[in-house]
Amino acid sequence: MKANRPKRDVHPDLARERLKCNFNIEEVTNIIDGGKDKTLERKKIEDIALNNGACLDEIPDECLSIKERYENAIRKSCIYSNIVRNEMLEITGMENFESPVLRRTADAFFKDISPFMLHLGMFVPTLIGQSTPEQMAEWLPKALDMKIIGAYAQTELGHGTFIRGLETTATYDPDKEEFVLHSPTITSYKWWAGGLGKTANHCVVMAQLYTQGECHGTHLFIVQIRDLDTHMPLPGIKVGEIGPRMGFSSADNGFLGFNSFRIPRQNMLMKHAKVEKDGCYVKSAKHGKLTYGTMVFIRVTLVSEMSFNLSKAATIAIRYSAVRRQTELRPNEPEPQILDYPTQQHKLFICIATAHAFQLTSKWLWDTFQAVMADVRKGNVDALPELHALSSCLKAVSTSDALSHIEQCRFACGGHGYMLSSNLPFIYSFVAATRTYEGDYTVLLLQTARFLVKAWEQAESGNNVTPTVAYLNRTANTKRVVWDNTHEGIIQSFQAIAAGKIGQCVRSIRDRIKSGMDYEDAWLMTTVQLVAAAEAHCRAVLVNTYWNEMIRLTKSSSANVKTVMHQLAVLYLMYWALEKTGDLLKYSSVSKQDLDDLQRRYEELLAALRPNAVSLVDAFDLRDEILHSSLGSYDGCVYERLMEEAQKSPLNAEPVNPSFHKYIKPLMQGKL
Ligand SMILES: CCCCCCCCCCC/C=C/C(=O)SCCNC(=O)CCNC(=O)[C@H](O)C(C)(C)COP(=O)(O)OP(=O)(O)OC[C@H]1O[C@@H](n2cnc3c(N)ncnc32)[C@H](O)[C@@H]1OP(=O)(O)O
Ligand SMILES: Cc1cc2nc3c(=O)[nH]c(=O)nc-3n(C[C@H](O)[C@H](O)[C@H](O)COP(=O)(O)OP(=O)(O)OC[C@H]3O[C@@H](n4cnc5c(N)ncnc54)[C@H](O)[C@@H]3O)c2cc1C
Repeated sequence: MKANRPKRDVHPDLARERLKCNFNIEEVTNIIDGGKDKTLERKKIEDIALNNGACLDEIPDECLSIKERYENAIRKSCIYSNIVRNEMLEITGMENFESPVLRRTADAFFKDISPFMLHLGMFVPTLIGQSTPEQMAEWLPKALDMKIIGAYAQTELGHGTFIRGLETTATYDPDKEEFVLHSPTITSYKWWAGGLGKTANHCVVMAQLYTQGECHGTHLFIVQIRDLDTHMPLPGIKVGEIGPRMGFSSADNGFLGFNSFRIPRQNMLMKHAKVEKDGCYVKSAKHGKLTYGTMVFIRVTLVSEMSFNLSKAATIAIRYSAVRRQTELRPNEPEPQILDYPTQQHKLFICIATAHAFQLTSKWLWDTFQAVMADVRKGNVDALPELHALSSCLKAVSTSDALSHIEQCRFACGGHGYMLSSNLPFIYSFVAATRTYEGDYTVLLLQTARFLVKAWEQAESGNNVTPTVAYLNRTANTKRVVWDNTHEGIIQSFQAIAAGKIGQCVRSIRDRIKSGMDYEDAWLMTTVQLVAAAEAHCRAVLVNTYWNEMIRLTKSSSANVKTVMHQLAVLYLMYWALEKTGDLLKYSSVSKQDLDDLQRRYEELLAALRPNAVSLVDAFDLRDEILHSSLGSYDGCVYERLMEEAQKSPLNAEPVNPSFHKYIKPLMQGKL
């Protein structure tokens, strides 16, 4: 199924915008990609994956039934995995293959998500992170070669957040050297795993391990659930799809139940703990939570995933805003481009800046993750709590911010933003899920808060704390920071807000304990403040990291690139300072006059960025096939595309719908 797109001239408004650009777009693209070589390689891979047009559908996905949509997604997934396996990996080799490139090219095939995404996104990383070398040798080549297709089945109907509360059991039988997997209740059914419903023939299952009559908590098992030839569920397995959802429509999220289903002993993923033939349980991990490793890995990757989704939404909304004209400013003058309205710039320029902030922070987070994992491999787990705290809050805040900014992009496109052909509703519903999955927003911020309270107590007693909370050593015992409107001053104010909020939480907990509550209740009563404190800490980390990385990465850039990258980072600092004026008034010496000045400077910055706006989104270098948007294509031919997409509606296939004769006409004639 291929469809050809007509080649059109670039809309004159967009062409004029591009002439205004005063910086080198390619240099900015290189910074976002992580270097010139990376850009070249990405483009090469995109050409290979996308140039044969295999990704274009004649009938838009949203016009298909659930079954047709799934079948089309599988068809495209198979074409796509062949391209990945036979062509893309040829260029990079497995070791250097970058998942962001995979994500970008995958989006050209799927407006929604591939049913194979969880195989590559979670099943394979779990094999890599949780297997012994022998297990890896057995399973990984098959998984990479798509000889087996897997899912990650952890969440159950009754429990998603509270992993220790999972009910599926894996009971070791030493006589047969097998585990017996069982779902004792309806709430113990696995629920949600992507690709599990219809696609996967294997999955990783998290279950309570019982051996020698004792429960050792949750562990991971690799389980074959379908016959490799007939694809029928194996006896003892009940598996299916969970039904229509807000998004993830082609991901066949599934349910799974076990009726005393047996798997070999070797199918327990034994990197961190094992069960010997005789049933003896041996723990090798130095940290109890290493089996949660896949979740930490995905949380880390989600920050760059959010940057990517936000850059798509911003590209669509800014290109559209340059073409869309609305409302006379003065009588008899041409209607301005809506991008000329400062209110529109306020909605949209923060999206560009945030995409940069998340991208630069995600690279730093990825390096941190790699360094901590290298230490863990050497047996040093000291940095794991900080990594968990950091990845938890950055996952929570990046998904939540991306979601609200993407919704702003949709608002910025008025009525046309509500059209599925704009792609904004797809991007929104995809990102909406990220705020929940891989750890809900509130739950993850409370994990970070646990770490922060401990760090605050350490700093209070004069001990040095770990790098990401080092600001506590400076600010834990300070009342209010002196306001200073430079970038350093604003970053320090964010740190002072975080320290102030964490300190207030500690005091609330202590006061509550003094008044007779036990620690658990005192903590519970303080959780609203704890979530806010963890968010504040995350914002302090984000502004600091974004700024430092921007300075580092633009050291050898041309002057105008330095300027525009600097402007974006300052915009990000100012936007959040103005969003948090209440906190600034509480934790810094900022005055009303200072805030008025900040507001004025922010508005001037919007105006300064305005001429470069279209080129800044061009620098994201998102091909039209990846954007899938009637509003956001490079040529800006918005109205032609909207009309073209409308023609594809199945309702336009015939001039009169049969329901007219069946219902409307009898109604009109009083015969119904
Ligand atoms: C190819 C590229 C693809 C990119 C695109 C990706 C697309 C991906 C699509 C993904 C689809 C979705 C998949 C899923 O959602 S899978 C299921 C995910 N589920 C969750 O995330 C559940 C969330 N819950 C938890 O993580 C835990 O239950 C929770 C951390 C909340 C609590 O765990 P637990 O009860 O066991 O622990 P405690 O609260 O008692 O804490 C005890 C101490 O342990 C520390 N801790 C907890 N977790 C970790 C960790 N991971 N690492 C290190 N330390 C950890 C915790 O902080 C406590 O420490 P202290 O006692 O010192 O305070
Ligand atoms: C699209 C999608 C794909 C998914 N894919 C997978 C997959 O492939 N594999 C898999 O195993 N799982 C998957 N999941 C499941 C996902 O990981 C869980 O839904 C998620 O972890 C949240 O858990 P929950 O649904 O139990 O929410 P709950 O924990 O029931 O949350 C409900 C509400 O209670 C609040 N809450 C819960 N606990 C606390 C607490 N301790 N303190 C304060 N508030 C609390 C939450 O903040 C939330 O507001 C997927 C989910 C979605 C939506």
